[in-house]
Amino acid sequence: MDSLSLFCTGALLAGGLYWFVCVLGPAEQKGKRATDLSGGSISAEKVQDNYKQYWSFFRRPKEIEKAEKVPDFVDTFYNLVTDIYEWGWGQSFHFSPSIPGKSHRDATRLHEEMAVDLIQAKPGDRVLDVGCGVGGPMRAIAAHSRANVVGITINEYQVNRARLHNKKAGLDSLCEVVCGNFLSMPFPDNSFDGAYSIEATCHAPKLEEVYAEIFRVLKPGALYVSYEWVTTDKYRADDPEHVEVIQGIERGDALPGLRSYSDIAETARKVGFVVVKERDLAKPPAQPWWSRLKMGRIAYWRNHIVVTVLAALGIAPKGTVDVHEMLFKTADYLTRGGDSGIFSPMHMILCRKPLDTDDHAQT
Ligand SMILES: C=C(CC[C@@H](C)[C@H]1CC[C@H]2C3=CC[C@H]4[C@H](C)[C@@H](O)CC[C@]4(C)[C@H]3CC[C@]12C)C(C)C
Ligand SMILES: C[S@@+](CC[C@H](N)C(=O)[O-])C[C@H]1O[C@@H](n2cnc3c(N)ncnc32)[C@H](O)[C@@H]1O
Repeated sequence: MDSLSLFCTGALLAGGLYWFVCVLGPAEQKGKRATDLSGGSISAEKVQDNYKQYWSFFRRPKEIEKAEKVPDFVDTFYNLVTDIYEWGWGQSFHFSPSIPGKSHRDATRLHEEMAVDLIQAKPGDRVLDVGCGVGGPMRAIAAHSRANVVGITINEYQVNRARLHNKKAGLDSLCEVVCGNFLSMPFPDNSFDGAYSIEATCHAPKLEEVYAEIFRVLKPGALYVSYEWVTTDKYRADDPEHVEVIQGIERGDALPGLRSYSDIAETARKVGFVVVKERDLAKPPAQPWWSRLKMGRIAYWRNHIVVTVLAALGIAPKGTVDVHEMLFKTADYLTRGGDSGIFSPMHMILCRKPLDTDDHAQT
């Protein structure tokens, strides 16, 4: 081969590799490149150990019952997955029903805007985002409502990512991000005009604790909406396939135990909320939320190759391959949960903090 053909072949290979990793690799809403994948706040050489530690939590189920350990375990999980989520999904870490003729990005935004419309947030209101991730929903909600949104997440790496994105989007004057535990929030009583949580309270070992905290920080009369992860009325605890799917979802998503749909309103009432509305947004006529996961299968294989090559080259931390494989399997459990109808990630509940003790009209 002469030197010109050698040069052309080399250039083609380098260009192809760049295209495979950097162009095909990033998510629909670019935020992370494959070459920037990290273990969040965990140093690269400790990613694999932390992944093993994450799994050992499930091997010793007794530990899951030790509720005080859950926030640390969730924090580790988000150090491991945040970059992969951003790279392969976008800045909003949740599902939404598919909308024919609309992109995933638009469907995601509409699902987020519905939350803030339900709590009737007005410009200038102070609204709480419970478990805010890297702030995809927060930015959509602030831009849509012009309310001031304060987000809280247990994961420091997400706080930094969210602040960076807020600044880039020119929304940092409306969006604030705090690192903290939603089971004991650093906010005074009666200090928010509204609150929402999108697929986040499922990480609380006891739903009652996080609902009670949200109730405490809301002003009397304020509304709170949540999109909850639940097992539906189709779930049968004596069906081994149902159990396998639900346990698969719990293990791949750092959940201390999925709740039944029937527990949600009961818990909200227990802490003092008036339940205004409750509906599973996954039910027909909504189009499947899991179709995006199903359609992504080819991209996951490509991502797997990209991650394996980057880890072998020492560009991505070694444990990234294991984390990616775990997510790959989780996508399958989630799809099976959606297809069989035994699981929903969007059981919506809208609640109001009563104005006084006589204000207890329930629906
Ligand atoms: C609310 C939670 C997270 C929900 C979703 C945002 C994530 C659940 C499963 C994740 C993914 C699965 C497969 C990954 C794929 C193998 C990879 O190549 C690219 C990223 C994935 C698509 C990833 C993206 C985010 C999820 C869909 C839980 C944690 C409470
Ligand atoms: C699946 S993500 C959803 C993020 C965001 N709502 C979104 O839709 O993009 C769940 C979020 O809940 C946060 N979280 C879980 N447990 C928490 C806790 N005890 N305190 C604060 N945040 C927590 C995680 O850090 C993460 O940001």
